[in-house]
Amino acid sequence: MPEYDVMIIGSGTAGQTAAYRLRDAGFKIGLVEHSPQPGGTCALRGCQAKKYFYEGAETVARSRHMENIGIKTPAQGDWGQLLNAKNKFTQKVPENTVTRLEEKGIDFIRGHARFTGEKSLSVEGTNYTMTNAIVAAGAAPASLPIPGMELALDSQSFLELEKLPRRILFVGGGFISFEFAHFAARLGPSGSSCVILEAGPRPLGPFDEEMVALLTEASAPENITVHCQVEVTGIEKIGSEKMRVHTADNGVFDTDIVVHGAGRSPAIDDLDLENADVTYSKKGISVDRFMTTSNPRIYAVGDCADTIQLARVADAEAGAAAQNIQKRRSGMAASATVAYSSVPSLLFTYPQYGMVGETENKLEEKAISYRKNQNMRLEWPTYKRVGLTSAAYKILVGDQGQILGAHILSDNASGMIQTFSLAMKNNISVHKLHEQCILAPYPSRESDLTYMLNSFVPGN
Ligand SMILES: Cc1cc2nc3c(=O)[nH]c(=O)nc-3n(C[C@H](O)[C@H](O)[C@H](O)COP(=O)(O)OP(=O)(O)OC[C@H]3O[C@@H](n4cnc5c(N)ncnc54)[C@H](O)[C@@H]3O)c2cc1C
Ligand SMILES: NC(=O)c1ccc[n+]([C@@H]2O[C@H](COP(=O)([O-])OP(=O)(O)OC[C@H]3O[C@@H](n4cnc5c(N)ncnc54)[C@H](O)[C@@H]3O)[C@@H](O)[C@H]2O)c1
Repeated sequence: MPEYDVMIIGSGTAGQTAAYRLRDAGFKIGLVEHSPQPGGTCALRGCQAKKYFYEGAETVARSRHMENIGIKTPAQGDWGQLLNAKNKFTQKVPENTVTRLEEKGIDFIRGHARFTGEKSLSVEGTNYTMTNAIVAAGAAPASLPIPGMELALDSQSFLELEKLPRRILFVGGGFISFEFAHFAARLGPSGSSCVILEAGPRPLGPFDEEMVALLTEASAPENITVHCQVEVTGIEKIGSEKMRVHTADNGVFDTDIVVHGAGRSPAIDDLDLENADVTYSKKGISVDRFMTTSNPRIYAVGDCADTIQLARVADAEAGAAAQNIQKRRSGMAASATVAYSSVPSLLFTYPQYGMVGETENKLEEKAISYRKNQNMRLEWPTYKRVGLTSAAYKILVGDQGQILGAHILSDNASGMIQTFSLAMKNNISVHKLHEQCILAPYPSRESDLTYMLNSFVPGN
């Protein structure tokens, strides 16, 4: 029976990160992948793939905003060209993934992995034993009990469309729907419209309510309409090219395509986790802060763990699990953890919305006292120059000057929010951050951070 120090399930970003780290530390690694296209969600059908469309959409949006303030003819997107560019990148991913793993001396095992015991698993009839295992099986679109849901495209199929139709309806008002609607508004045929149907009282639940309201408002002129507290009861095909969506309040929405944007569930149903004594819930495999499952030899990382579904979180978790396995081999206690509270989230809309830390509602719920500085309609030269009328920020600071949360609606919010994330992770107070931001390259989005912090610092 083949034997490994560590068996890893999944060749996505989490599985690969763990495999490389542990191989470098001298472990014998088997990495199992059941998809004929190894490489995982981020590269093939997630962050990296969608970024091609984001870059196009941002260029179009920016040039449209600048029409009459220096740009004569706004840019026009070409979905087909962006699709080709994306495909050129994604086509190489599966082969490159396997080649790189094998060049490192990692055994790449094709097939579906299932646990057969606490220290064993089987792949297509072959049994393997291992000292440790890392489950990095990812997530898949949540299955929704809506009649006709099989007619909806998932995010992967959306990113493979040859061309965009004029009308798109998204079920769910989260990351995917907002980002894709913003791409379609800039890259779709003229007169395009997007409808987002959200079950909850508001879209983008984990983000700040007021900031989301502003993003929703900024989306309206792009023909992106959001309806909340909607229960989708059925989807049907009308003729060969149209779809009709029914809602519980007798609403009817006609559209060209329906897209699933209603969440992704951990892909753990067919792993036979019970055989390995690994506990889990609908939210994913239960892990402690060292990424250990209920079986101390088995770790879970990335989208299949009940933590946060983001690519770099997956990598950080994989890195922590790899370090803790090394410690275990040396007879030392686990110590590597992930600093979840300073993980930034970014919506690739235009403008982008970046946040880190708490929202104002959460602070109130937790009865944590805070001071805030906010401006919900920035009219700084930065934004006048690019014709952006919907830029905003909200900074939340605790009694000791510690940053509790930051929310930025802007172009390049990604860069700005990372500054706040670093400050939070390294316990840099608002005063120190203010001092450092004064020295940021000027004038830039980053040097504007000083203005966001001024009111927290006496004498400003
Ligand atoms: C459209 C979209 C856009 C996104 N954009 C962003 C973004 O901008 N920024 C960001 O941070 N995150 C983004 N994400 C999330 C990000 O892609 C994921 O958090 C990340 O890819 C998770 O990586 P992972 O390694 O955990 O899982 P995956 O990459 O999904 O890898 C899991 C692998 O395990 C394999 N597998 C599963 N079960 C088995 C089994 N039993 N046997 C063998 N193999 C198995 C699967 O085939 C898959 O290859 C996006 C996601 C989507 C869908
Ligand atoms: N920029 C990024 O970092 C990025 C981009 C895309 C995806 N992602 C990751 O992928 C995950 C999945 O994205 P997502 O957009 O599918 O999920 P999401 O969790 O962001 O949003 C899903 C939304 O759908 C709603 N919903 C659930 N069931 C519904 C129903 N039956 N009808 C109507 N609404 C319903 C939920 O209330 C929620 O608001 C995200 O949580 C995120 O972690 C990240």
